[in-house]
Amino acid sequence: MSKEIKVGVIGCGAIGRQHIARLMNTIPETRVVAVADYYQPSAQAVAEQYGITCCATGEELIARPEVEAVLVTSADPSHAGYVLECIKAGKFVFCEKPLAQTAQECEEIIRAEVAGGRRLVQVGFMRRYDRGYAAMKQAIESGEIGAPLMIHSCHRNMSQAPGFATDYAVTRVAIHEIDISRWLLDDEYATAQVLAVRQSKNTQGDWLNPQIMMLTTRSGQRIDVEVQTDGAYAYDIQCQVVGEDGTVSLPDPSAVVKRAGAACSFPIMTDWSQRFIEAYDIEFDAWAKALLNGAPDGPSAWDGYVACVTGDALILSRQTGKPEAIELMEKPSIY
Ligand SMILES: NC(=O)c1ccc[n+]([C@@H]2O[C@H](COP(=O)([O-])OP(=O)(O)OC[C@H]3O[C@@H](n4cnc5c(N)ncnc54)[C@H](O)[C@@H]3O)[C@@H](O)[C@H]2O)c1
Ligand SMILES: O[C@H]1[C@H](O)[C@@H](O)[C@H](O)[C@@H](O)[C@H]1O
Repeated sequence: MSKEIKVGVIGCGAIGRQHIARLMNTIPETRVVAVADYYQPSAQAVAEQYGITCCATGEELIARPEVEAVLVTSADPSHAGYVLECIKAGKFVFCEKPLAQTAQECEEIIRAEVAGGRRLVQVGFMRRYDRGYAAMKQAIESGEIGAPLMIHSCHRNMSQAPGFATDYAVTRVAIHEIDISRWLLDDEYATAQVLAVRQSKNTQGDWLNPQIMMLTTRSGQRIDVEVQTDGAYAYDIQCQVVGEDGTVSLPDPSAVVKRAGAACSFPIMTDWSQRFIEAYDIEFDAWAKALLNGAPDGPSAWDGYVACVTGDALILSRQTGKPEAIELMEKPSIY
């Protein structure tokens, strides 16, 4: 690995372009050297902007000898295939969430990574790098709030990209709460259930909105997640951990507090890219430093797998109307 990690990026859409700018301008240890996108004009535009290589396919990008690490920011269904290809080529790969579409695909990725004997994969669960969540975890681990009993959380969005569907409330949206809650509680899930709730008139398409998702952990804690996929008043992420001696709550990002017209207010952000901008910077800074030390140490293929198993159980529960058990394979020792 060179001192400046040469990264190839597959997927030059919304987050791909933001991460490319981040890897080029904000993270000193990384440089993007090649891009690919199955919509060629998108990749070409980015390649021209930065004067870098435009590859015809993701596979070609992975195979290029100068590419030392790959960032996958293409559409969800393509993630697993590219990650497997990177493992086959022995290259580090950072994959935006979700790691795969199904738990079976994640198992295949885990088997391939374990066969190589070392970690290559990191999954883009960036909330673990958000200063607010990190401070909550510290407070929980200090023991100050006693044993955590439950989490109340909500994930409210103003809009979603065209083609949205009910299941995506789990696989694209609540997947962040699935990951961050087990990280905060340091426990695995036992059951998952989706509860029906009165539907919002602001829903912008033919899908269920809102949904309430319930999870239990092996030690009996309960997590409730209110998911508004669209039509909410802002992009608002909330999380409160209730312990036996106290609570900790996710702070809002800092903003000027205005007192005027007999009211006190502060603005709330409207989309994920602004709300978690600092978390993404910290996430990639940590990723680059870890690679230079030999291996990624952030969210792993195991974490991507648990998120998919949990997501599958939530989606099944919406059909069966009852809590579904979450059963995991044995955790390999490299995780
Ligand atoms: N961590 C986060 O908070 C976060 C935020 C946004 C998006 N994401 C994830 O990032 C990914 C991209 O999201 P986005 O909002 O940028 O979507 P997008 O639609 O704006 O961009 C996706 C890009 O990938 C390209 N693409 C699709 N399939 C491809 C394939 N098989 N091979 C190569 N290129 C392909 C598309 O042409 C498009 O340019 C998604 O998986 C999404 O879940 C994560
Ligand atoms: O892909 C995005 C992203 O994962 C955001 O973090 C989430 O809040 C959005 O709902 C989702 O569409």
